[in-house]
Amino acid sequence: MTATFDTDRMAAVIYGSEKLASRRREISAAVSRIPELHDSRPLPFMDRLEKVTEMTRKLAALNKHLPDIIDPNDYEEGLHLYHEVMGMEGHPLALHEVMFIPGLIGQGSDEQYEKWLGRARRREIIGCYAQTELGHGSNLRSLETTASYDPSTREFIIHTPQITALKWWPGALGKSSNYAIVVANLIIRDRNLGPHPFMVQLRDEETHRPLQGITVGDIGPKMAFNGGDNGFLGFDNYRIPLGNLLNRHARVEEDGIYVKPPHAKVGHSAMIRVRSHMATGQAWLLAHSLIIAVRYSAVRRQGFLEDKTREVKILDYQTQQYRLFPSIARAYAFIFCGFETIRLYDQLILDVNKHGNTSGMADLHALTSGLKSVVTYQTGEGIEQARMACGGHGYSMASYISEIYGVAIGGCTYEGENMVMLLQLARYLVKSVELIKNGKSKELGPMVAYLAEPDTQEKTPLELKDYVKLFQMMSKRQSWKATERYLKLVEGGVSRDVAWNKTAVELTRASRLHTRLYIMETFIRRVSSIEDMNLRMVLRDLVNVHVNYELLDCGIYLHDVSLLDSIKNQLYSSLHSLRPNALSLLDSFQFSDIQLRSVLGRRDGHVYENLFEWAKSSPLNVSDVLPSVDRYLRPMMEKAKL
Ligand SMILES: CCCCC/C=C/C(=O)SCCNC(=O)CCNC(=O)[C@H](O)C(C)(C)COP(=O)(O)OP(=O)(O)OC[C@H]1O[C@@H](n2cnc3c(N)ncnc32)[C@H](O)[C@@H]1OP(=O)(O)O
Ligand SMILES: Cc1cc2nc3c(=O)[nH]c(=O)nc-3n(C[C@H](O)[C@H](O)[C@H](O)COP(=O)(O)OP(=O)(O)OC[C@H]3O[C@@H](n4cnc5c(N)ncnc54)[C@H](O)[C@@H]3O)c2cc1C
Repeated sequence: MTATFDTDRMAAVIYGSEKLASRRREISAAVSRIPELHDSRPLPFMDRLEKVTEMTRKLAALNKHLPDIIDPNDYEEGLHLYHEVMGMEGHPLALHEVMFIPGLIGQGSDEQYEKWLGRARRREIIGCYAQTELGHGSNLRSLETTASYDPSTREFIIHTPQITALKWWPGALGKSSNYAIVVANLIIRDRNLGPHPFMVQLRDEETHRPLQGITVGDIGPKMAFNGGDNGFLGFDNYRIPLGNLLNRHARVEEDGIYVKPPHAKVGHSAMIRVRSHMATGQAWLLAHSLIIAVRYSAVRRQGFLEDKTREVKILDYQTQQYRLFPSIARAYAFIFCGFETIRLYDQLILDVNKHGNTSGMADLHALTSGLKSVVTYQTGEGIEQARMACGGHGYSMASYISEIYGVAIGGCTYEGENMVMLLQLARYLVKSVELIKNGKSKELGPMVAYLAEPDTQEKTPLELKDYVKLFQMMSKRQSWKATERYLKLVEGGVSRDVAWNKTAVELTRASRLHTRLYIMETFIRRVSSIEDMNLRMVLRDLVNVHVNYELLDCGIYLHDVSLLDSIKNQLYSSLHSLRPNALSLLDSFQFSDIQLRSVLGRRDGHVYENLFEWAKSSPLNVSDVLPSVDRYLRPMMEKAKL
């Protein structure tokens, strides 16, 4: 089937500019010409140590070739080159670019930039972000690692008081990093001033051996990211200079006087940054799995429709389309709302760092808390559907979908466990409803202004704005319902914390609806702004799939469920309209075969030949009879014959 639009032009929409989209193609082409940058053999056949070694080898090779391939100062080009060469299974610099450098930029002073930023950017040092502990992740207030100030030496003493205080999980900590931003409770004269970020050297710069007072290592295999070395870290009264408290916002004077930051949570900026980027990152993972499933579905034939002489492409089944197309819509929606969120984050950092203005922090914290939770959950759902859509071959590592799934669902946990983060957004929603109840609607931010709108009659949606209105109404009702339930318990004498817990499920529902509304609105806004008519028309089909699917999926929040019949019909017809463009919408992401790492999803469509070649290359097929057969199986069978 031929698409109605040009995939290069769509790539420019997906990646934000024609220049970047075409640079991506050039970078992929350059990588394809340099064998040193390719996986030396398929990653699924490697054990953990081989994977870590392979990732480190490629990283060093990449560092060598990088200046010939990209502009080293261009973040987006660098990101693409990394994705292409390093893939998604982790590597020694995984946290260096994502949290270490941004953490230093967000929290360090100009003097500290001078000391570490250049070295980090040149990769003379490798860093990670060490916050989570064995006993505590979500609740930062309970972290146990201490950084006690000693004015006599002008040093902090970093200490791990017990096993639960070991740092646990930080990416690239176990074996790769020689520096870390360590989050520890700042203690001055026995007063705990809460978690603060410290620059800590972990290993000798020459020998790479852990420094005295540091215990560090790898935490073992995980569901995914096994090319990376998530680690543990303990401190035994380990001393660092006063100048190692990252002090752009909070400071300690030599005599131990503490200077507070302009906002209590300004030290959390590295987390807000990652959460802001998660929508685009997850969209990209979702699109990976979908292109594999849709390419395969356009090749695979199974069963019959009208023509009984030839089996049908499975992509023509309505159930297959229902399984895959709403996720294509979500991948695009996440990209567009991700761009908008990243812009908000960049603006916030500018406001905070240049003007000391922290007024946007609470809004962005609430927004990104909800967004990371909804997007990671829905991405996981979409990838799992993509796997099942490939039947048995989806279950094989040859599809690579299980790896993509493992990587994506890590996002449900890291950067704040999803339920915990939904409850953070709920605090904001409850406060907003309370403002309205107290006659202070004028104080509401623009994103929650709809919570003050009166209920209207539910009508079958005809235009996009009708869908938004209906969704706003459902979201508003749920926020009010949860708030009133909570307030009723409080008014009845239940403590606020217990009342909150007794309302928590309803609160998380409110947060999900609010976030889904934000995603829907940003999706519609972006598509409406596209000038190329061919692109706008196909994206409009995608929006139609999205709004109908979302409404149907949240139908329990409607009062008049009879509306759902017409919405179902609109969804089925929009799935049908999308069919001719489905594959090209995913081809527009322009993932190369190298980047995709999927035997099942290769561009050539030679699914069966490729699968057979892959199976033959399994290390188990090197010999016809395995040593384990000689050692165990044959003796067992022989014994049975006696
Ligand atoms: C390639 C793969 C890379 C993977 C990299 C992964 C890295 C990591 O995972 S790093 C570790 C990430 N860890 C977390 O995300 C921990 C999650 N927990 C938290 O972020 C916090 O503990 C919290 C947000 C759940 C609560 O924060 P806390 O400091 O304990 O605050 P309170 O509960 O006391 O709330 C007081 C008040 O502050 C507001 N608030 C909290 N955080 C922020 C923020 N970042 N910005 C603005 N405001 C914030 C919170 O909402 C409360 O507001 P009110 O309701 O107005 O009181
Ligand atoms: C792949 C990966 C990479 C990571 N990388 C890093 C890194 O680089 N640096 C780093 O510092 N950390 C990292 N982490 C750790 C990560 O940030 C934490 O795992 C995460 O913050 C969740 O904390 P937890 O594991 O303690 O879960 P817990 O908080 O123990 O959660 C367990 C359960 O308890 C529930 N729960 C907890 N608190 C509440 C509450 N208040 N209300 C309701 N329910 C609650 C949760 O919803 C969840 O169901 C990484 C984790 C993973 C999986």
